[in-house]
Amino acid sequence: MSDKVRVYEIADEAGANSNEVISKAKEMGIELKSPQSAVSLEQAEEIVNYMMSGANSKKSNSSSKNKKSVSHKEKKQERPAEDKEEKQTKKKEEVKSEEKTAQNNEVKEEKEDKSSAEDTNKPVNTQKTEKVNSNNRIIPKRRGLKIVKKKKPSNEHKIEDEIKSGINEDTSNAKMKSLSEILGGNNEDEKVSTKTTETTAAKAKVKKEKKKVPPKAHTHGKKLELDKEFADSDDSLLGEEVVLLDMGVSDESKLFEDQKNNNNNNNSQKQTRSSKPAAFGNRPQGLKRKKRKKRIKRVEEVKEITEVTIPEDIRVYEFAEACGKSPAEVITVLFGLGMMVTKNDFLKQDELEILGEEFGIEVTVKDALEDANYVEDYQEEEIDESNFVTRPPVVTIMGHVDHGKTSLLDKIRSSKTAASEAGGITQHITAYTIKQNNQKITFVDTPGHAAFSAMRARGASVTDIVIIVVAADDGVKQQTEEVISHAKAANCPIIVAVNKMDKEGANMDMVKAQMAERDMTPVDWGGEIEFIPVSAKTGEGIDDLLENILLQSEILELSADPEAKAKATVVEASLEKGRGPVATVIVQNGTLRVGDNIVCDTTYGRVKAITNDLGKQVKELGLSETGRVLGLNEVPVSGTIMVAQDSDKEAKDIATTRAEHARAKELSKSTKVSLEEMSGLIAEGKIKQLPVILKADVSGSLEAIKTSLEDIHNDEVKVKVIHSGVGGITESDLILASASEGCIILGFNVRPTGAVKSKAKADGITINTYSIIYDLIDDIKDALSGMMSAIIREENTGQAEVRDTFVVPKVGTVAGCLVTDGKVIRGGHARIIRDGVVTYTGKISSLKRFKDDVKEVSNGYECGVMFEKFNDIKVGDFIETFIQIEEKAHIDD
Ligand SMILES: Nc1nc2c(ncn2[C@@H]2O[C@H](COP(=O)(O)OP(=O)(O)OP(=O)(O)O)[C@@H](O)[C@H]2O)c(=O)[nH]1
Repeated sequence: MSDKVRVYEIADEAGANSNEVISKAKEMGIELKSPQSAVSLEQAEEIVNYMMSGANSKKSNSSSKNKKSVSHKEKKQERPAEDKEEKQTKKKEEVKSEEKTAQNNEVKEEKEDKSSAEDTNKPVNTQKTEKVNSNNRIIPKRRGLKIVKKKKPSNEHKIEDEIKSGINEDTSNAKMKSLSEILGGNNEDEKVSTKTTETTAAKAKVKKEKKKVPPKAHTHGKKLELDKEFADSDDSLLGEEVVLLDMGVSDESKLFEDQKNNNNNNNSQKQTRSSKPAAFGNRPQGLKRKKRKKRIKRVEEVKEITEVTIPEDIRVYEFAEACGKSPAEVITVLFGLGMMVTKNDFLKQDELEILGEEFGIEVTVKDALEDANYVEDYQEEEIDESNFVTRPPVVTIMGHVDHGKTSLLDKIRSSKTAASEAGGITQHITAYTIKQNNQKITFVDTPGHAAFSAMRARGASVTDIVIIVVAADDGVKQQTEEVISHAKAANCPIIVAVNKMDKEGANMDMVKAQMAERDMTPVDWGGEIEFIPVSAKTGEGIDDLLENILLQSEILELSADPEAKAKATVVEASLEKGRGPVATVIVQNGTLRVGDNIVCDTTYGRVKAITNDLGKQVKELGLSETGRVLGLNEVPVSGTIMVAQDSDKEAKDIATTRAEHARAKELSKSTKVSLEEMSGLIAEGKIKQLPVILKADVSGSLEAIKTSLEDIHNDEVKVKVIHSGVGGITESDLILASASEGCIILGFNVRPTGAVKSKAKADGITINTYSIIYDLIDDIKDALSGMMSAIIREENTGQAEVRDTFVVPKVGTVAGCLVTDGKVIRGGHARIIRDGVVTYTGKISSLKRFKDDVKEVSNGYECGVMFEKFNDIKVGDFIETFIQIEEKAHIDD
């Protein structure tokens, strides 16, 4: 027996201390001196058994050999004979050991109680059954493998010898018996101990096996059948099954990845090493991936951007992003050029150009409406001059208020419309067509010259000829001058209709002269402008006017293609109850028919019905004709162009795109405006605003009023239209008004209903309604004027010359004066003028005539004057007294 087990190891195995082991061993007849003392493996086993079960294996063994239940004494007598037989099959060492144990047991027997003796009498057939104690209980956890851990190669041979020598009756399984089995312990113990033992040769074996059998992903605690491998192996020490450690799914997969990445897979040691970090987390691999990603990103960053296509409205940070720069870089470049921007600011065209040059990037500004420029597309496609025919002129009448525009339009219409057709003549109509000498003329009534220009600003140059009405008795007025500018800007031929010629005070020459002063020289005075004397009252000169219009039209050679798809201009639009959005249009090219798919900027639809200027339903509108069109989905803005499309989808797509763009623009504008306003407020000190909500019956009037209102401003006050719309005044308008302080609601040709009126009263919201634009404008001007600071005016009262000065001790200098102009007063302000220069302005503290205090001294009288806190008065100075008068400021001042 070369393999020795030390006492402390036995103690460890038995879960006791070394002293207990020594004493138990002593009981068994084995003399042990210290924890370092060693015994044979078998003895160690017996001691452990004895300690744990109280049974002496020596006795059990002997009883098993007898294979019958006999008394101890009998057993003792029979033993020598049995020993002889057994010697042939057992090793010498074991026999010796058994004999020793038997002797020990005999000594012990006398001390042991009866029950103990009975227990040992139970038959035990195999060595395996030694694991069962006298009470048939499974021996609690045994850690036999700990001893195996200490196994030396010689021990293995010893075991093999044991197996070969046939100690185990089950010879077929002999090779597969584990060391534990041989030493004692059940299968359960083996499994448990196999799991918990990690540093033995057996573990190395397991790892070796791991490599041989490629593990599959997601196998937890997989059992590997090792019988086959171990059957032929000399190292079959682990029993029948080995339970792999459950390393978790991720760990396993990590292990496999590592294995894949490991070029030297055949090296089991390396594999074991590599499995460790993988088993303890994903970090190494995760980092690797991150690094790789970063590298790719860097490559992208390095990629130089040489050209960008950007939308029209782009903020600093958006531009920076598009160019692969940081907002700070963009801001720095602009700052270097004296342009202060923040990252949220929109970049202007010139700023974009500068930045493009600076960064060496070609900047292309993309037109967001590229695919929805339906007007441009129409012009490119639909113009076919071969189909051109002469078209009627479109005439706009403008002039100063009350000079007779409406009267003239009405007169022309009534006189040139057949009585039978005049059914709808009384209704307000924005545009109509008349016939003069069988030639058509279309007249447009714009709500004012502002609206005319607003329409033009939107690209609607619907007017061919402008007629400026000037009342012969009133001459050129402020608005006449404005009209002249607008008409000239429109670059269309102008005809001056000198109206009210029937009136007594009518003076044609005066009008001509005033107009000539404004670069509107009459033809008969050598200029180019035709002056036609007319009377809207009597109808005088109307024919002459119409003839002139036709003449001008001829010169203009107006022509268009009646066969083309329709293109028309909206001159007015409104929402009508039961009819929906209604647009008054003038056809500029082609023919507009019922059923046409139409697009009108952000609105679209299908023409449901057309009513002409006489209120009659018609199927179509020809060149320069005017009518009211039903079928749009929303109320269009006046001045927008309506174009017929091939399909409803096309119309819808264009309108939707344009609506989205308009919304986006509005949003960007609102940010922009608020920023500008902010800086404006800072620059201007504190500007006062009059917030208004504007509602009108038709879009034409709405636009005109809005433009006019926004024009009223000065450095101190301005109007802010927070909302405008076509339609009546509603409760939502009140909500909006109450949300902004001091807001008033303005209605033009619309009135609030009773409920809205009373709610407005309750909420303290002012609603002003008008039917004349100028009244509205004047009211707003007054309101704004009220918001303006009062004007302080100085009014001189008189002047006195200083003739002498007297110094009164402790009082000051008294100036002896002679009043030379007006009255010198006390209590007001006074200034001292020396050599024509104001040297002091202050207050007079005392004004005396001789010794009496007086309030004022008139021209020609002498007086004594003293100033508050000023004594440096000299002979020859002039004293001027004045009062300050506060005057209400007016916006027009
Ligand atoms: N005697 C005379 N009166 C006229 C003539 N034309 C217009 N009037 C009167 O002048 C006043 C104003 O006429 P309107 O046609 O309303 O003038 P307007 O330029 O259209 O005025 P607004 O629409 O407010 O800009 C009315 O009382 C008309 O009766 C005319 O030729 N002769």
